[in-house]
Amino acid sequence: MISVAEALDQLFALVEPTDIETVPLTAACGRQLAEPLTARRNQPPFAASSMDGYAVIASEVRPGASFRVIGEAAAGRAFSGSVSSGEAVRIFTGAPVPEGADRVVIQEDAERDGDSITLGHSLDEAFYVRPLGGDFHTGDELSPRLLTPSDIALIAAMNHATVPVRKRPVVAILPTGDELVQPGEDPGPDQIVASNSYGLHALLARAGAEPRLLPIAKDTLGSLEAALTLAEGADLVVTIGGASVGDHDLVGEAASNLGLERSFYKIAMRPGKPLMAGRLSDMALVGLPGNPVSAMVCGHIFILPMIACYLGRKAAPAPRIRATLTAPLPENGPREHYMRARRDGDGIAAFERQDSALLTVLADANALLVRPPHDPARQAGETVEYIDLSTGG
Ligand SMILES: Nc1nc2c(c(=O)[nH]1)N[C@H]1C(S)=C(S)[C@@H](COP(=O)(O)OP(=O)(O)OC[C@H]3O[C@@H](n4cnc5c(N)ncnc54)[C@H](O)[C@@H]3O)O[C@H]1N2
Ligand code: MOO
Repeated sequence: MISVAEALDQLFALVEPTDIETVPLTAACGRQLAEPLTARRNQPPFAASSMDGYAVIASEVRPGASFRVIGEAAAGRAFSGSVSSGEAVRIFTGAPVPEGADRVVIQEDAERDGDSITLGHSLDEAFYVRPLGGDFHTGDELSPRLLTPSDIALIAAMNHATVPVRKRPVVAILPTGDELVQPGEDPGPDQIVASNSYGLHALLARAGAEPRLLPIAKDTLGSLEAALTLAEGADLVVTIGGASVGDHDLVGEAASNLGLERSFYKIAMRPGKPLMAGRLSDMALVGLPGNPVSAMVCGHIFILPMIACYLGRKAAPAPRIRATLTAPLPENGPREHYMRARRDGDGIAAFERQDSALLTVLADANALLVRPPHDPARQAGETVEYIDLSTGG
């Protein structure tokens, strides 16, 4: 059995970043920006008023001072003249502050009478001028990242209508097992509902991949080989189940019959021991164990870092964070253990029940507490490492 770190290295070796494509802004959220994007203008492109009021010379502002109003500036309609001593320009939020003026007195602080204003006795001290380029300057860069709604607003303001993004890696998900039916169907007494295929679909979609759920394959070589053929054209095929040593665990054999060049089989990890990987024609193949939690944990530990690589990001394991144990842990065995855990504030505690079939426990967990092989028993108060389950992308 190889270690988790060795397995990850071999998985990364199977990945080539996807091509770059250009998409409109409205289709760019959740996509991986492929190259640094440069601002095409300053924002704001001029010194702008942040309030409705009067633009004046700051050094002339004092309680009771009067000014002559010589014009108006609104958003999209600048005042073309300049402000001299004793003068004011009526100004609205977002308008360019006219030449000569360097402060906006809010209208609540001024009394208007025809063409003149008189300031009140207690004045707001703020200047209410947003400086030119106060948000960003021409040439400022947005670095490659998975784009959020906030990024989209920023890219639009930088004056880009389209965005270069990585193509979503296509991931075929192949659930296998005679016992499985689809959610919503009517399972027989010895059947169960396929679950982790849907969990993985969600995990992959959130991470910027394009998951494609294949029909459930039966535990026969014929059915498995036919289903694997359906995956053709994908960047990655992820099989679920049939990976262990039982008589009906045939995924490895079916993939070998189709020409799988195996990278490894079995890792020193819990859950996830019977993980398998290799290259199948132009695709990478990862065979996940069928236990619902094992498949999902392997999704976080192996598949998400692979997706990041497909998207052109650095090959790196899931980031680990430190927290303080709030409950003791027993000694760990020979496999690296990813315990379902709950982190609250700085503290973390593993759930009592760690069976890899318990989806309720996984749904309650927001962290995987990582135990190195042969880690001794730990007491409350000790520092441990965990992987955050809530981000995943
Ligand atoms: N004698 C041994 N038995 C087992 C070993 C071992 O080393 N020696 N390893 C155990 C470990 S660890 C795991 S993990 C499982 C992995 O088994 P498989 O990958 O072959 O998975 P299956 O047997 O097909 O299924 C296991 C379990 O998961 C359920 N399942 C499968 N697919 C799904 C799905 N898409 N959604 C929900 N549930 C699924 C399946 O019904 C089984 O209950 O092997 C141990 N055995
Ligand atoms: O590896 Mo199995 O995944 O321990 O349940």
